[in-house]
Amino acid sequence: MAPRNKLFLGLFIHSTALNELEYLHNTAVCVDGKGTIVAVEKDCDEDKAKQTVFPRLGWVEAEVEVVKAEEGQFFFPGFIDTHIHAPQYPNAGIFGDSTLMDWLDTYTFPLEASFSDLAKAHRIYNRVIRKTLSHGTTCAAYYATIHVPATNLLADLCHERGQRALIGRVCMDQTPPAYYRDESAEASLAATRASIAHIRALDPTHSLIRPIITPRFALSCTFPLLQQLGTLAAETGLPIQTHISENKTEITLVKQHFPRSLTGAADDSYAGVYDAAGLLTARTVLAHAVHLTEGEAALVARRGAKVSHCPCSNSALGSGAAPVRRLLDRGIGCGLGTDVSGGYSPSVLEAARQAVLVSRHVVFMGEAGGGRERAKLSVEEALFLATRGGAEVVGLEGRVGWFGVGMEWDAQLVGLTVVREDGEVEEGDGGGDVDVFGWESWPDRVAKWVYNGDDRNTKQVWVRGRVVHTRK
Ligand SMILES: O=c1[nH]c(=O)c2nc[nH]c2[nH]1
Ligand SMILES: [Zn+2]
Repeated sequence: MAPRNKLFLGLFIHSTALNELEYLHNTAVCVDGKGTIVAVEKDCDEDKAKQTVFPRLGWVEAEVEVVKAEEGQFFFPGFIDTHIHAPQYPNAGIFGDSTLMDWLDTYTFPLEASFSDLAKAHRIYNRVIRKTLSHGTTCAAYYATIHVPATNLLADLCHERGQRALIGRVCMDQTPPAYYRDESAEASLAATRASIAHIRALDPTHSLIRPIITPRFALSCTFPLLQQLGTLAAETGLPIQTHISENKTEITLVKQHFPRSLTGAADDSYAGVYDAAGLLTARTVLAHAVHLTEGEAALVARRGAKVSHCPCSNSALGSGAAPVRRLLDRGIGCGLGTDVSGGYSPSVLEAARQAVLVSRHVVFMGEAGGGRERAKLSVEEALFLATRGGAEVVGLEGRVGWFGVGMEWDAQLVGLTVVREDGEVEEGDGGGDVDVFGWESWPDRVAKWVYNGDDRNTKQVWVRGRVVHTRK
């Protein structure tokens, strides 16, 4: 059956600027069969849409599916997870008191190495996609493992289930550890090319899935491999994802492993290593950036590289608190990452909540004035990072992240619990911790959602107009 045109009615909330949410009440959004928004009509109910908008679009009423946001519900752009390790999902919540380097050795590398088993990969990847969709993640920048078959399978499953994704085969050609790495820089490059070829064949126009070049982090790659991946990125125009300045020990080791005499960089900074290898580009997603120096932040800004802020992971692994305001003030595009399983939760809403809370721990005497208070992120800003900011980070700013004509319908229907006069709630409410009594403003309700919401509030999810999750 051909995909149908859809009419969405009710309240739409989206970001119009970093610190600004727009509330479009009584609005109609028309989405064509390809999943593109073709009309946004304010002050419009179903009758008016049928009488005035459908004729303009050449739509036949009987062929249009109507979806309404009921009382306590609103449409919100789908979340964009700019940094998540799909194979690490079984370890979500398991990290003990480890920090980055021993966490990798103890928990992460053994699990990732086991993805040579394709049946295991199928089971876990299927679950990750289902789980993230159920939390409203319509787009994810995934790290897979070093294995080409399992990486390709992740791409296949995202495509089949309809989740927008960037899929990266993880490149790592030097210890640690000996049992889980590419045999050589050449082997790493060849395997990466094979995975890119598979994804290109799967989705030639990148309508949903695209490859992303993924040097794990500086320490897991030889400098020749970093350089070859930089060259590959320049040749192909593909995006790049990697980690940077997450943990102080890691930074010290990077300085030791990549002296200026090796890289030819102007200094021995972490960002300088990537820059010397041609990996710091406007299409680069840098996860963490917790401890960047001022000079590094300026370099990242000059190159137009973006940052994935992963507050859950930074707290769990004790990495530190990223100074997001400082990055934003420099004009660096930022989004949110769950960083499962350094991060304990697959929910971008949880990442938004933690971004707000962690910002309150950031001691930052702002260069632009205002002192420490400026470090605080608002609920509105965290939601911008979770949607529009994330879209910019993964290079999809012209396609998703907010509701406008020409944008694609990647969206979630959020439902809050409406408490009746008698203190009860309607049968079939679906539960959840966000109780609304009726006197709250809509900004209050959104704040309640950010602080207390979870997947019980995610009623339905669409990617490119296709339903990809319905809460039972
Ligand atoms: O949060 C992280 N997760 C990882 O898997 C990883 N590998 C290197 N550095 C890393 N940081
Ligand atoms: Zn990570």
